[in-house]
Amino acid sequence: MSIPQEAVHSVLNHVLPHIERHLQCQSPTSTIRRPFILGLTGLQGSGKSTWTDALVKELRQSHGFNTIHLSLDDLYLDHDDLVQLRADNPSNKLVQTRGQPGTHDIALARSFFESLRAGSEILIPSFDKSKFNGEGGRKPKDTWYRVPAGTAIDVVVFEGWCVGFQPLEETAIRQRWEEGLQKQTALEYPTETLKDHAVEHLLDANTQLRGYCDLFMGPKHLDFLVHLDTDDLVNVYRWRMQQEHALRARTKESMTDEQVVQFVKGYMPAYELYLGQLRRAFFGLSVSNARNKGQLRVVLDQDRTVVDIDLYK
Ligand SMILES: Nc1ncnc2c1ncn2[C@@H]1O[C@H](COP(=O)(O)OP(=O)(O)OP(=O)(O)O)[C@@H](O)[C@H]1O
Repeated sequence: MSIPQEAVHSVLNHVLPHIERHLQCQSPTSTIRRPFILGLTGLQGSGKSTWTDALVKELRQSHGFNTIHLSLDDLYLDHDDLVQLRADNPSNKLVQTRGQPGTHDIALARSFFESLRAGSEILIPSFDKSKFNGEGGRKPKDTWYRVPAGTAIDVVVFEGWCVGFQPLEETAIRQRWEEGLQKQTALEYPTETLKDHAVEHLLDANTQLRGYCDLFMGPKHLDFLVHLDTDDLVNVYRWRMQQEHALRARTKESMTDEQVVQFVKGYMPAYELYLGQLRRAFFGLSVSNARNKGQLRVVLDQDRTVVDIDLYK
């Protein structure tokens, strides 16, 4: 499945002036330039990888930008550490599988983003979700993509499901959780799930998210953010089911609808807590040079067709 070219162009038309301005401000004589960091966030199964491929191809081929990409998924803890994390926290449902803030390797993230700034050799980590019966594990380091030291990278597309989420104050999390206790959970496609978790576990994930934002994922680190969103959160369940049904038709190995609901439900608490702020604005006025940064909300329908593109000003 590919993204229609006109949708890719519509998005890039908003991003390109920012990239050009950014690159003009970098010293032409220096081989060490800070690349433009284009964040791409989106709901589970919204098409982040597919959009990343399309954007990278267009940036390279039509605009000549030396572009690399990293997925937050490639920063997961290695398998042994994921196993240890869940063994150390048996009652915390949020860390029983990879996914939530806290299940990524902060040291690995730091070394990747530092290598971008330093102009040293860049090693792009790679995680194989199929290893260990689907629990996932890191690919051997000697298979990672390497960018030689001194290479001038123009653009990095950094994609991940919780890129763009920003931590909340503890009181806000407690309040949302308490409100959640009063809410009914829809049986088929639940979108009110906070009460399924201990508030301490939600707070732990929030603390982890704060660390991510401080280090590599917050507004000061990104230059532009594209957000793949939908007006109906139930579409996240539908998208994943479509994907699994297509997989079943091809390979006979896929999740059942019930497994899809359990899988997607694991991401719901973060959507419930953090999507509101992301939809209001990612780059707040507290960020220096916020006016040079930009945010787009790309609204998808249940077939992932783009129905709207909103530019935040
Ligand atoms: N615009 C689109 N129209 C229809 N199908 C699409 C579109 N974009 C992606 N898909 C299909 O949706 C599925 C999920 O896409 P993709 O893997 O890119 O999403 P993702 O957001 O990266 O997923 P995940 O959250 O699981 O990492 C794939 O089967 C892909 O082919």
